[in-house]
Amino acid sequence: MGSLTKSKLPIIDLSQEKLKPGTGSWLSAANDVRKALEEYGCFVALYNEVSLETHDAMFSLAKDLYDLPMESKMRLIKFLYNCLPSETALLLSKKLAALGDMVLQMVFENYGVERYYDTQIEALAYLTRFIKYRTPMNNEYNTGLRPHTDKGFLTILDQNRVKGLEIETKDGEWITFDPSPSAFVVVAGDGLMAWSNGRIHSPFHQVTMRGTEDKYTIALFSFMSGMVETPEELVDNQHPLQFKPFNHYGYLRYCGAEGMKYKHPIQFYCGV
Ligand SMILES: O=C(O)CCC(=O)C(=O)O
Ligand SMILES: [Fe+2]
Repeated sequence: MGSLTKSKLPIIDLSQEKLKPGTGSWLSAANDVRKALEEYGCFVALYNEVSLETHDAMFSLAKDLYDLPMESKMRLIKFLYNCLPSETALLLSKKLAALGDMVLQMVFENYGVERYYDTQIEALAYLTRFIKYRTPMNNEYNTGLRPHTDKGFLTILDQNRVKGLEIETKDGEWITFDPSPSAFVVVAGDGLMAWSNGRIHSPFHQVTMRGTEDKYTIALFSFMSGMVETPEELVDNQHPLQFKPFNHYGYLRYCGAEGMKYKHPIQFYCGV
């Protein structure tokens, strides 16, 4: 496994007021997005649509939820499921989903396959999750997350100020992400990689807990309800089809079972 590096992830400003589809700044950002996803499989999006208040309120909600005693936590979770999550959670999820939609619109347009965008975006399901990583106790090594690729389409990560997320480059180096509010990490999953006929990279990433502060993440995952299919425009003699059309939820089920054995389960599930 490679070493940690001081390299940085690409940073792309997607703050809304400047960006309108068809304008020069949109086209140039779309090009940067596509290049970053092809080269790194991820990038840091600067996105000021999520206010600092919403960001802070969401992390204090996440912390409150995790800090409750187990019995009240279970009751509260039941309450949240029954009554829709708090307004803050809903607002943040909507803003992050809008960011995800915009990134995908840029990708589809940049590959010249925008005619598929509307139907694909309608079939896209988003799921928001709070994640807490404890600081390791004396005899623990790492309470983070082991290296993995995301199995969904696109993931957007919002983090408190605690470092820990590391992303592997194609050369096997691990880049650490230094979180800040209004900087969101956009990560391509296996679904998007397969859709793009292997052009987009689905990077290995992990969470390593080193310091003395707990880390909280709000993750927005997305999945295609139905089939993931490479557009015919992305297949030619130079780029033969790499993945057969597959059912995305079927792939998730496979990854939770037999696919766990493999480093790249997508190859075994639907590789040509
Ligand atoms: O918490 C993080 O920074 C990463 C989370 C992640 O990669 C995942 O849940 O798939
Ligand atoms: Fe992940």
